[in-house]
Amino acid sequence: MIQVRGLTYQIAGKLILKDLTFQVEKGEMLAILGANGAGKTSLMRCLAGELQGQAGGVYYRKRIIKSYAIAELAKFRAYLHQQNNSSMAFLVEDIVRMGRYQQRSTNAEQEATIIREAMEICAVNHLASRSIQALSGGEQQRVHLARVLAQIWDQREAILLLDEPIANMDMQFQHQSLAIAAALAKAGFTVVAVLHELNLAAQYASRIMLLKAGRKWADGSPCEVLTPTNIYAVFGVNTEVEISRKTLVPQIGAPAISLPLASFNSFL
Ligand SMILES: Nc1ncnc2c1ncn2[C@@H]1O[C@H](COP(=O)(O)OP(=O)(O)OP(=O)(O)O)[C@@H](O)[C@H]1O
Repeated sequence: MIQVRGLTYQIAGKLILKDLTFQVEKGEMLAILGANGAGKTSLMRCLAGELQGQAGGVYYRKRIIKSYAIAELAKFRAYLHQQNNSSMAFLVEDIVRMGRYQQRSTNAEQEATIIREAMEICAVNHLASRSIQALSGGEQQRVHLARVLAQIWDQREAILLLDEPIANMDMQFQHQSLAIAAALAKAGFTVVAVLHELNLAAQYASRIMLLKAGRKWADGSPCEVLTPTNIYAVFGVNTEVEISRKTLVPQIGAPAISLPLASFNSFL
């Protein structure tokens, strides 16, 4: 569904993504993990067609992404940005409806059902007539997730790109949102999500890619990728990893962190 071939992206003379090649198949949920500044958002923006690399490219259904018109792309590719602007006092329902802007049908009843279902699944239906600005950070994030789900809710083989979709959410909604993403992948969507929570990625993603300084460091199943060696190489922390006997999913223990004590001289 998505093919990335030799993608290289640089900005302001700095190489951000280096010769990335991979593909994501329909039905997969790929989690992209890496340290701050590794290039995850830049990669997502390339995957979404917002940024073009200087070499290589991104292909959807074997067609280079830049050959798609925006309206055509919006029909089957939804992208939740890392940060969503809530500087205007729109109502929650209007924000979710904005997801339908490019492809709303003339069937008003069907459109209303899509908006309602997207709000229900993200548990924001009770907030429908509230201003987005009057919501908590996690609630706002659920509203924006509902907006991108509404965009492709009537598609069967859409691409869903989620950049840190659960960063502000509480534990229940983190799990619920990733369970929705995993269920959509199982139903035929192609899902790519940038995450920082290794254990949640292990639990919900079918595949994990580690990025290190713009390069692909590891790519495979959660068990193959989330090893202490890879985690140390990418995040610089020592962890213990156990494979759960119940779920066969790797569980990453809390890392042992040593503080740079010399910097705390005035406190010690
Ligand atoms: N417009 C820009 N001009 C210069 N450098 C940029 C620009 N955009 C991004 N970068 C740099 O590119 C690198 C990768 O940024 P990116 O946002 O892709 O990282 P990330 O892996 O998503 O990080 P995080 O986990 O902190 O969100 C960073 O070092 C960042 O400072």
